[in-house]
Amino acid sequence: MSNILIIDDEKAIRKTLCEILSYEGFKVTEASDGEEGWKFFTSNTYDVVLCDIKMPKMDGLEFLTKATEVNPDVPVIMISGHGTIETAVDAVKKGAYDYIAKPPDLNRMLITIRNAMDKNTLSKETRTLKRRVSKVQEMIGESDGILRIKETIEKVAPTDARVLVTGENGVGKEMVARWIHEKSNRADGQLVEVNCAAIPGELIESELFGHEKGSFTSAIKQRIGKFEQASGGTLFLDEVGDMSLSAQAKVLRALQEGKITRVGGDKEISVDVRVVAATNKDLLKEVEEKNFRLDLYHRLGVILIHVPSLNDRRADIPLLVDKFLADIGEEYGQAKKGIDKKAMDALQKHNWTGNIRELRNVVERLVILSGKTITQEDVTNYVLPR
Ligand SMILES: Nc1ncnc2c1ncn2[C@@H]1O[C@H](COP(=O)(O)OP(=O)(O)OP(=O)(O)O)[C@@H](O)[C@H]1O
Repeated sequence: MSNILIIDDEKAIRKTLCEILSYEGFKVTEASDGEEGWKFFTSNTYDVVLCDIKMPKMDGLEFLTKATEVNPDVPVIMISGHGTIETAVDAVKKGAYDYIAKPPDLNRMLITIRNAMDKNTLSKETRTLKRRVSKVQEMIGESDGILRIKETIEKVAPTDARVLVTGENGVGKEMVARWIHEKSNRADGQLVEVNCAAIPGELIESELFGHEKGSFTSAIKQRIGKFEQASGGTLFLDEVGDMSLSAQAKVLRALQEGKITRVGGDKEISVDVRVVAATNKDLLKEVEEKNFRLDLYHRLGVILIHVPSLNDRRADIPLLVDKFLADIGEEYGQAKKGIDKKAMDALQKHNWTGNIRELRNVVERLVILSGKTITQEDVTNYVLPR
């Protein structure tokens, strides 16, 4: 059900509007002045606001200015009394959706409300689509570590050099791989991702190189592998440290010769692939323990990028928190929640696991559980120390 907030100091007008709109199936909240309206507006979500211009405490224009600042998506329709038509026109210039004159013409009012709601829905949809279209999220961070990574990406992306990205779980290794692809001459091609840890050892070769029909029991159809799929683009080998030794030997050959053979096939197929690999393991230690081939390590790691964990780049924490507050607000269709300085300091000092998803979860938890602004007390109550 759509929510409408009516702000008007004239009780009779509120009553009439409320009756009609409730009859039309809207959920209606009434406020008797701008200040009360503002309280409702900041603590609930509305689809449309109807707001009188001349009111005690906070007038309609002041309400409009504040409302468009914190949540520009909610359409505000001004209700204009005698002598305030000029102000109403002015309000529309300042961002009000439209205005209706008192006494309201009911049909016109309902049409205006429905149009405003459609616009609201449309702008929400456009935003979701835009987010979907922009393939790679912005890489947030201005710490030395992140600036160095951004600089390296700029330099290596246009080359075909292989890159090995290292770092703990969830520090942003995949994001680095995506940006390398996006800024390369291969950006029009595909970025194909393979999570080597998630695929059982006996299937990884078929996954990477494809298979011919009948090459093993479940190979009912011929299937091309990720190397072929990524031809002309980039192959992202995630968790490469978990690949079996036999698959490593084949990947090495593919990298040396630029050719692959499908499982169960004998034809050599040329592939034009740039490989970016990532791991949370210490690959040289894996080499020492004979779990990883040294020659493959050298093939993969022409350029090494280490992504530091959050505790080693605390300068980025406020920027990330700010980004997450904005993202979460948008996701929930609410205004971006504020956070006071002490709370932000506490988050910056917290002992994080390094996984950025943990920070995002914490911010989401704080948005849901805290009051209007996130305080240090909220951080103490809802963020458990490690
Ligand atoms: N610098 C950043 N700015 C904004 N968001 C980030 C940044 N780095 C990582 N993220 C977000 O954090 C999450 C984890 O990032 P990503 O998947 O790239 O990490 P990863 O190291 O590849 O993780 P895993 O080890 O689990 O494969 C993603 O949702 C990503 O969008």
